[in-house]
Amino acid sequence: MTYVGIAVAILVVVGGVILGLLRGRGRSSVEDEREAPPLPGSPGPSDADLAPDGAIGTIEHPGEVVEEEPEVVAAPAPAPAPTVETPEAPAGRLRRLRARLARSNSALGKGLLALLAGGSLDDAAWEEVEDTLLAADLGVAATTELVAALRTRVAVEGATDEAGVRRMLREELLRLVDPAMDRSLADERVDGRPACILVVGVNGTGKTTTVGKLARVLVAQDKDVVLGAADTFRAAAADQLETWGGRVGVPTIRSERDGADPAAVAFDAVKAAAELEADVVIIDTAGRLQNKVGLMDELGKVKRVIEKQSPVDEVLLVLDATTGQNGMRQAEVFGEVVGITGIVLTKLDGTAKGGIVVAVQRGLGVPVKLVGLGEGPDDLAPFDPEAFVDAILD
Ligand SMILES: Nc1nc2c(ncn2[C@@H]2O[C@H](COP(=O)(O)OP(=O)(O)OP(=O)(O)O)[C@@H](O)[C@H]2O)c(=O)[nH]1
Repeated sequence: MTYVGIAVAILVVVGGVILGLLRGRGRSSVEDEREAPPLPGSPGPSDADLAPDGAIGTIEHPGEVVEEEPEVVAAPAPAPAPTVETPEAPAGRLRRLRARLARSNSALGKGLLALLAGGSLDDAAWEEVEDTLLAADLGVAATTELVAALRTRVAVEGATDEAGVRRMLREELLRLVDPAMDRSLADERVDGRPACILVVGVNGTGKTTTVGKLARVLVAQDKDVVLGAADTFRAAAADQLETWGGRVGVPTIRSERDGADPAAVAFDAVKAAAELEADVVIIDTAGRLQNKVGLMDELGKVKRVIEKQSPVDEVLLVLDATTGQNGMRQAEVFGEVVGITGIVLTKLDGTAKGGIVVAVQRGLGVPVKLVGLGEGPDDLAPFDPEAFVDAILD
């Protein structure tokens, strides 16, 4: 009995020890798996190990039937890439916009054609031709010249049919608009540095808009452009310019402070353009009244400060065509201060004063290089004398 008792006790003790050992082994292996840090370079959990929410997946036990489809969680949508617009190629823009010119200048074009093709032209008829040209802001000198040329031709060639009159008028108008003027823009790197374009004009003529549209014209020609927001007078001008630039992926150099020194901003823009190896930098300036001497002095300073590091290759004067001949005095004052090399005539879509192209070129001896024909982003066109004359005779 005693032996049997001892044997049972030994069996119980040995069995307990074995069971304890087995349990201990199992626990430590699970803990090892959970706690062991991954070795450097060792593969992390594969995608298959990841539950849809990214947590480590649960272990399936063999034999268990999993019926539920794992929940599919949509991958987060990628952040939208900033869209950079592709502007319309500048060549041919004037042809696209000719209807706008034709509409606003029908008195000049159709009116003249009707008068001239109307048969015998007496003095009263010629006076009417003259009035039509003056109303279209052609200016007194150009009007007198054109009427004299037409009178001579009608006398020599005789009254012709409408096609003949149109041809005669086209030739004479084209002569006045002067196709021989150099209308190219300084938009190519010069001597290993970016070309520099300064844009000036009184407020409201459309300077900032023109700088934005011009950036698009140049981007469409594969140029690298930098904009300088030196209009620090009008708080929103720099934002406006930055928006224009951003649409076509062009950087804008600006000051965060209203009323900052415009010359300093212009200087920084030219410097940044050089560092970025841009093709061209375009500087917008504040609209200013030509009779405010201090403000004109400041514009002169902007130009001088730029010239400390780069010549200014082009000074574009923006003129509002709807102000007609009144813009001429402004133009002269700007010319004296900064020396204009080209004119941008804006808002030609909203005026019957298309003759201002001729008046302004003659008055200043500087070519019209670009014309604004609407508020759309690509409604700025390189000026093409033939397309212009054809449009107003449409
Ligand atoms: N219809 C028409 N509107 C134009 C044209 N060009 C500019 N504008 C409009 O003219 C207004 C004035 O343009 P801005 O570019 O702000 O004028 P700004 O000369 O920079 O004015 P400041 O910054 O105050 O000096 C805007 O409403 C433009 O959309 C054009 O060719 N046709």
